[in-house]
Amino acid sequence: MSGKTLLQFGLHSPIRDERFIVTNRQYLRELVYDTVYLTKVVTENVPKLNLEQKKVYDEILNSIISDSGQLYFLDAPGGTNFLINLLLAKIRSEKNIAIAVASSGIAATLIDGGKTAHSAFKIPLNLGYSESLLCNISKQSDMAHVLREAKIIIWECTRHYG
Ligand SMILES: Nc1ncnc2c1ncn2[C@@H]1O[C@H](COP(=O)(O)OP(=O)(O)OP(=O)(O)O)[C@@H](O)[C@H]1O
Repeated sequence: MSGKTLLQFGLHSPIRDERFIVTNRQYLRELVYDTVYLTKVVTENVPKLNLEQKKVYDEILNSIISDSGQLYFLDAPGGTNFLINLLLAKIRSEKNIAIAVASSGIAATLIDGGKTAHSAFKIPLNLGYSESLLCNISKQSDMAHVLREAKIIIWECTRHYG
């Protein structure tokens, strides 16, 4: 009104957080999954988990529910990616953010919705020469918001044989 702000009339300004909810494309991209399909994937595949996989699956989901901020290192041949993809499906089926990254592009194709860690976290490419080894993500950026909202970050480190 008259080019003046609400505050100048002694009124409170509305609190708008739509910048992140509506225009944060990185945030929206992480929530674009078909939850009906993912729920079906979870329902069909959880019963297939073997005892060890189920133990890890439950442990990680419980740590997410209790918000205990745990770090897990999974190293078992034959079944890790199956388990990881099921965890991703479970979290995304509940409209939560699960970030999946890998050290290489090839490894990123093994996990659903996977990206390279360099691209997701804006890790400097010239690590050997760079004076600052910090990721290029500012606190106020869209990606920082996505990271804060994420329930889990999975980093696939494929082993190289030979
Ligand atoms: N509980 C399960 N029920 C049905 N199929 C499974 C189960 N666990 C693993 N698989 C299948 O076994 C194969 C190997 O599993 P996966 O790719 O997860 O192994 P990995 O440990 O990630 O890989 P690698 O064998 O290279 O270490 C895949 O085809 C996967 O679908």
